[in-house]
Parts: sequence; C-alpha cells; structure tokens
Amino acid sequence: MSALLDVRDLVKTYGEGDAETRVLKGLDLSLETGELSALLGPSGSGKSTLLTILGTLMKPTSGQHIMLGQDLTTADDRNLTEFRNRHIGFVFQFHHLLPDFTALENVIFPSAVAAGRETRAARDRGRELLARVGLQDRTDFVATKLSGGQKQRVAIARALMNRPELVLADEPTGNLDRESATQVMELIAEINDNEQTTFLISTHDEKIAETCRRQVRVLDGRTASQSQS
Ligand SMILES: Nc1ncnc2c1ncn2[C@@H]1O[C@H](COP(=O)(O)OP(=O)(O)OP(=O)(O)O)[C@@H](O)[C@H]1O
Repeated sequence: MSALLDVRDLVKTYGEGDAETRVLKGLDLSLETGELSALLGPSGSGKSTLLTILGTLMKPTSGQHIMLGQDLTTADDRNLTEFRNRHIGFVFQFHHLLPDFTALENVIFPSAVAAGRETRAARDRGRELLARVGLQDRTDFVATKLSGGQKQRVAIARALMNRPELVLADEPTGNLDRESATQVMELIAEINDNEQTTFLISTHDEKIAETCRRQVRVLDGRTASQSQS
C-alpha cells in the first residue's frame, strides 16, 4: 500500500467574531491506497466537514491537504474541479439521484458532465457498473421506481464512474434498513477488495464501522483514535 492522502493540522472555522465556531482543531489523517475506513464521532464532531474538505468542495481555514502528491490547499477552483472529477467519488445518505432519470442515466451523469457529452463508452461503462452492483435488470428504471437500497447501489455505481482512487461516503447506510445496509457495505467491501478503491465512510453505526478494516474516530475536532480490525 502507498499513501493516497495526507492531511496535517487541519483547522476549519465557520462564521466570524462572536458567531465563530471552530469545528476542526488540528486534525491529522493519512489514508493508504486500498484502505477501507470508517469515520466515527459524535453528532457535530465534524465528520461531514472533514469529508467536504477531503472532497475538495470546501477549503480548510488552515492546514495541509495532500492527495496523490498534490497540495490541494493552494490549487485554484478550476484545478480543484478537474482533480475532483478525476479522482474522487461521492456517496451521500440521501443518494441525490435525479428522480426522473433512469438508473443508467444517473450513473453516467458525472462522466457526461466532465466530458461535456454522453459517449458510447460511458454508456457501456455505466451498464457494466450497474451489473457490478447487481442492478443489470434495473438499468432503464427511473430512479423513483427503485427501492432505497437499490438507489444507494446506483449512487455507488455513479461514484465509481470516473474510476476515482478515493470514494467519500457520508452516512451511506443512514437511511437504510439493516439488511439493505449490510448489503451496501458488502458491496463496498467487494469493490474495495477487487479494485483497490479507497473508501472513507462516515457512520454513527458501530456495527457498520466494524465491517470496515479501520476505524477513525473524530473527537473535539481532532482524530482521537484509530484502530484496525
Ligand atoms: N456551513 C456551516 N456554517 C456554520 N456552522 C456549520 C456549518 N456546517 C457545519 N457547521 C457546524 O459545524 C459542526 C460540525 O458539523 P458537521 O456536519 O461537520 O458534523 P458531523 O460530525 O458530520 O455531524 P452529524 O454526525 O450530526 O452529521 C456543527 O456544530 C455544525 O453546526
């Protein structure tokens, strides 16, 4: 394994003056290529804030953020967008699928946006990914006709579309029943195993976290402890 991501002394404050809230207070985290890690911490501890920064959707107030050898704290917005499209996939608690679009259209959407058009290669990869997540018979279903677990599997396929090295998942099982949640985690573990895609998954659920090989805990704006299972 080799280092994929390294953040050092990460600080994030929201607001100013009396309204200032310091959420991350000097957080350190390294992720190796191919790791499957859970991100745990009490509500409000800064998990989503950290994922948003790691996803280059927001800059930290200070600190170092290096991924694939690039210093992302000094990159401009255009470079960050390009970097994000190429290297990072996202899965959210509320899947964020486009409701009137089919499963396939939802999966190929990020690549169509990045390429400025929809290509045949993208459609082929989209179909392959939907088969990969067990939804080959749901390719042309509109998103509203899919179950919660199926929607989340489409969201995982979409996150993988551009072959990212890192997938950031913010409570991906938070809205699912236990069985669907277990299936989603099994799917993530399988993709991680076969393709060496690195996953960082925030969760409140200790059982879900235990299915990951590593658990990173955020407490009081810092990484409090890290364990390997
Ligand atoms: N845009 C914002 N402006 C001001 N404060 C914010 C903003 N976003 C988050 N916060 C605050 O930062 C703190 C951390 O929020 P964050 O969503 O990162 O925590 P979390 O660990 O993901 O919480 P949860 O587990 O409840 O989702 C909270 O106190 C929150 O109110």
